Amino acid sequence: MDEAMERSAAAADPAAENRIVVGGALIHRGRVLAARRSRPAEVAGRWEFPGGKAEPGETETEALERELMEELGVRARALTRLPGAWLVRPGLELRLWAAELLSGEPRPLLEHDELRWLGAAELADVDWLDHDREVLPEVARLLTTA
Ligand SMILES: Nc1nc2c([nH]c(=O)n2[C@H]2C[C@H](O)[C@@H](COP(=O)(O)OP(=O)(O)OP(=O)(O)O)O2)c(=O)[nH]1
Repeated sequence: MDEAMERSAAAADPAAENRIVVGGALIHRGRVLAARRSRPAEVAGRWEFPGGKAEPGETETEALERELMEELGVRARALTRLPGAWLVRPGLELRLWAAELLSGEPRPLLEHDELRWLGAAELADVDWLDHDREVLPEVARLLTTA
């Protein structure tokens, strides 16, 4: 589906009440970026795929690419949606995507206090948020087949 169709499909769906938060498994040279949250307290110290809430009218890919620029200072391109969707709290649904780094060196500008590039064999080395942990087998597959 192209982006215009994606936008109008979302607008036409009366069940689309949830706000979407998009996280990106940012892949570069066979490794994926893990980011440690510095806030809020409930998730501080846990590792995630950086991202954030889609603004009204924004597609998931637009939201992800904007958030990766804001949070990490990099240009990235969303590639493919990873399987799964999770209700983080009522009205907020998490979706995860694979993305590729186009330019820039990620820096923890806003919500994170540490970043790490992990290879497929290192994915279990950090304390991921529970939902993110569920997509690690798929991320490992992407890293080893890329
Ligand atoms: N960004 C992101 N959030 C995640 C992931 N996994 C996970 O459970 N969450 C949870 C943590 C937060 O409670 C919730 C909302 O994400 P967020 O904290 O990035 O969104 P936000 O409120 O900062 O959004 P914003 O207003 O700054 O745009 O989703 C993930 O991989 N990435």
